[in-house]
Amino acid sequence: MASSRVDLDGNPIKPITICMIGAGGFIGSHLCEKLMTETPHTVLALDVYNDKIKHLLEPETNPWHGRINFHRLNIKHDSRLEGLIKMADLTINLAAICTPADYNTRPLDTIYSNFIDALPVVKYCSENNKRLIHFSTCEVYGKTIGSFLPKDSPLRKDPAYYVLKEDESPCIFGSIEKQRWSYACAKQLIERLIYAEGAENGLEFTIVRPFNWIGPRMDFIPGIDGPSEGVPRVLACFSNNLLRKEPLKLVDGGQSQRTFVYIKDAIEAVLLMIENPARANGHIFNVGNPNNEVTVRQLGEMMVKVYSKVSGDPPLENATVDVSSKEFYGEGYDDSDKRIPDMTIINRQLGWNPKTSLWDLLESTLTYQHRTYAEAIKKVIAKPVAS
Ligand SMILES: NC(=O)c1ccc[n+]([C@@H]2O[C@H](COP(=O)([O-])OP(=O)(O)OC[C@H]3O[C@@H](n4cnc5c(N)ncnc54)[C@H](O)[C@@H]3O)[C@@H](O)[C@H]2O)c1
Ligand SMILES: O=c1ccn([C@@H]2O[C@H](COP(=O)(O)OP(=O)(O)O[C@H]3OC[C@@H](O)[C@H](O)[C@H]3O)[C@@H](O)[C@H]2O)c(=O)[nH]1
Repeated sequence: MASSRVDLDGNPIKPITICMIGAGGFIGSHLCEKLMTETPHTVLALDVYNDKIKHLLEPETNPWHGRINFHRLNIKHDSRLEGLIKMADLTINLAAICTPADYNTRPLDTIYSNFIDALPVVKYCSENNKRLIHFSTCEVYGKTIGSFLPKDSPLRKDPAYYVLKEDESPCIFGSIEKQRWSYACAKQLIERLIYAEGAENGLEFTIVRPFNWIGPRMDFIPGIDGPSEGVPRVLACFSNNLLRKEPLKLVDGGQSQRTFVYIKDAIEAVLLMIENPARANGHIFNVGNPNNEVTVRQLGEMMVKVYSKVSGDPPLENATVDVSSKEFYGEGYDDSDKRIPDMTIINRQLGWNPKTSLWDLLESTLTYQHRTYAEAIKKVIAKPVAS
């Protein structure tokens, strides 16, 4: 089975070793799962945490035992990094601070994590002639051109003013005081550096720009498997509200628009990049689902309905509440208005298309959230508060 797999050009796929940095995170855990269950490849899994991939590391009776090895290390300061990159055929860098609540409150950590800490990875790949797949973000596009048009301009309806294209769209960020953009700016600079390493030194690279990938194991539920005061990304924020039967908080009215793609669809795209280097090298790929666009308010309303279906509880009355971004995220927050990925390049190079509708992906994800967290939340809520 695994040994007879072929690439998009009909050539047999040879087993390779992948150095995956940030393998213990949301995307990393799904990618490791896919690689273990459907391919013959070996993974050197690097991260400071491994909770989300524990089920792959143990027990020793797993059929893939020996093909995934966890190395607990912080890439900021660990001399083992270069050796591990040298041992592998391909490096995938997922490590990052990537929750918006951090961008304006911990801008230095955000910039160091997304730019400075990624530098040695690029350097070691370039010096040792190793292929690199680097995870960037759709946030490098920033705001759409259309957002600067008058509210009633008919041009706002013209895709030329909002669809985001890898090789054409500009990167539009807010002023420096809007520290929200520290993340996007650091990601943009590391993209430019990788691109330049390719142009000047022949680095074989692929850059991935994920557009709001969501699914099980994303971030944490505050007070259960993450800090009580922590603010994860919107899927986990809204899941937390639903589990606790609290209203969902809509930042600045929930008018921003996003396209959400199911993690399992997106991982298919990454596997195609891994196994088709000739088609993926030198490219930047948008990976998202342009058909799943909603405002954040619509997302919240849909999650209320889906959660009621999967939990069997009636939907909350007064299910949402508006909060200002200053109250929710603090000074320096700003937002991307709209994010629709152009799919031309990934379609042409890899023939990839997302499949799962927003309703279906929310149904499977909220079923997971309910099964994983509902009991734990009940216990926390039942505990008397110490006086
Ligand atoms: N999930 C999305 O929709 C999305 C969207 C755009 C971009 N991305 C990018 O994809 C990548 C992965 O995102 P994710 O959603 O899986 O996030 P995540 O936070 O779940 O995963 C990141 C992992 O990197 C690890 N890490 C961070 N710094 C490290 C260090 N110094 N040394 C070792 N490990 C370190 C973390 O412990 C974590 O497990 C990030 O680069 C992110 O910017 C994700
Ligand atoms: O409780 C909440 C949380 C979030 N939101 C809003 O929901 C929208 C989405 O917020 P998320 O936290 O998921 O993050 P964003 O889509 O803004 O950015 C993400 O984009 C791609 C990646 O690079 C990162 O994972 C992250 O920067 C924002 O408009 C935010 O203001 C709420 O209205 N309520």
